[in-house]
Amino acid sequence: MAIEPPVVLIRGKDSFLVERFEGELHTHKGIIRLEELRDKNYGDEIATHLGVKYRIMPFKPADFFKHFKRGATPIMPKDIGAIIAYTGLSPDSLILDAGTGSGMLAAYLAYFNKYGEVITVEKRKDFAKIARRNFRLAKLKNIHQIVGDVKFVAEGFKREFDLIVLDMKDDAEFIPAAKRILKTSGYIAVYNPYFEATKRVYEAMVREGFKEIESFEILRTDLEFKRVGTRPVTRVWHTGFIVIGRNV
Ligand SMILES: C[S@@+](CC[C@H](N)C(=O)[O-])C[C@H]1O[C@@H](n2cnc3c(N)ncnc32)[C@H](O)[C@@H]1O
Repeated sequence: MAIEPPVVLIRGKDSFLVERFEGELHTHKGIIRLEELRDKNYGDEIATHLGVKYRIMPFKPADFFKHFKRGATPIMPKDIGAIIAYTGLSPDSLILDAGTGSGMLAAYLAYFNKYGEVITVEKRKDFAKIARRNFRLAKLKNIHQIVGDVKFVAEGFKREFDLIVLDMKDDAEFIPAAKRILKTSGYIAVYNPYFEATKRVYEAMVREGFKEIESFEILRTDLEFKRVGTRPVTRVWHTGFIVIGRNV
């Protein structure tokens, strides 16, 4: 089967995103003429002018985090995984995501929500533009982007969302509005890097009558395997806290 862009070229831990099969890609192991990709298949190799080979792979969701352009700091896959698992996301959901940032969370949610839709709201035009580019790269068609402040945008929404995810400032203030537009049995998941803000979100959820509220952090430990032994190499453990509540 003929391949089409985007693809990733992988060698060991190195990987390069190729968005067009034209021009040259300069790697630290030599130059790749990208026109050559037109005659290749997935799984084939392509060589630099120094003879170093890279394997050609399709661009998959696991590549989003490495290759999406970044504006605002994106949420990490470990935290996205927890949000998906603990809210029991089903693939025909209507999801509200605020703020969009780089679009990382929105993209993963859209990918696992194949028959549903993600409405993502971002107040900064420049970040929304970066996210739009990322959604195009990932060929995700079930994301609807709105540029604006979610506090005002949400006034136009009805009670219809299966899931609301918040990764933005003033998240606690938005909890009452979120409750109003969340379906019965719908979930809210809030991501925040700070203890104080997370506590405010938790308390706001209690006040609004959310049930089964859980607040936690997911820690990832990367391992380094060496001849002398194996040890953790993660330098920064903390990313953010997640608070999840159910509209019962
Ligand atoms: C940390 S980033 C979100 C990252 C995003 N979850 C991702 O995975 O790429 C926070 C974003 O929220 C946006 N934001 C903050 N307050 C907002 C509001 N009231 N309405 C819409 N967007 C808002 C910021 O401009 C910023 O882009």
